[in-house]
Amino acid sequence: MKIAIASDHAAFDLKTQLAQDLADWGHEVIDLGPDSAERVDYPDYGYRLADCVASGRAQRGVVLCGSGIGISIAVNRHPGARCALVNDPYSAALAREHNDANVIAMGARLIGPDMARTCLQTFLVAEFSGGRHQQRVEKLSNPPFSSHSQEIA
Ligand SMILES: O=C(CO)[C@H](O)[C@H](O)[C@H](O)COP(=O)(O)O
Repeated sequence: MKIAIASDHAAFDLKTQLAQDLADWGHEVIDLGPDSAERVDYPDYGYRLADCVASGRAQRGVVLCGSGIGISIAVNRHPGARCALVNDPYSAALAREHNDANVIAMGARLIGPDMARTCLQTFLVAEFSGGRHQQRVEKLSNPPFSSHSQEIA
């Protein structure tokens, strides 16, 4: 599978480790940065990854920051991305089975590398269940707001 990965400075080390894990598991990895642990702004990397996945250049995405919160919000600003912030394997499975998430977010300051690896493995093997979840996921693609009313004051 083609998998894109991006982070901010707080998760640079975890990104490096998970990118290596993905390659070891036989995936093609698109590392969208950053290239060092120098301080950066997570929206820049979240937007970059969302565009990569939504355009089809990658089939799945992995985003990481200190908590996972900021970069997951950034990814979900893209209408073609469904990003789930998960820090445990059960949530990682549900993100695929119920939500058909195409991007997983994790917090490098909240979980260790072993748990992050387990969550990622679970996310990649789990499949969307469809059925009753299908129309819910479709509704996520069609929110009943105009783009104007989505602006946060
Ligand atoms: O977005 C976050 C919080 O929701 C992430 O944890 C960031 O990595 C964090 O805000 C970065 O903080 P820092 O003090 O600039 O390292």
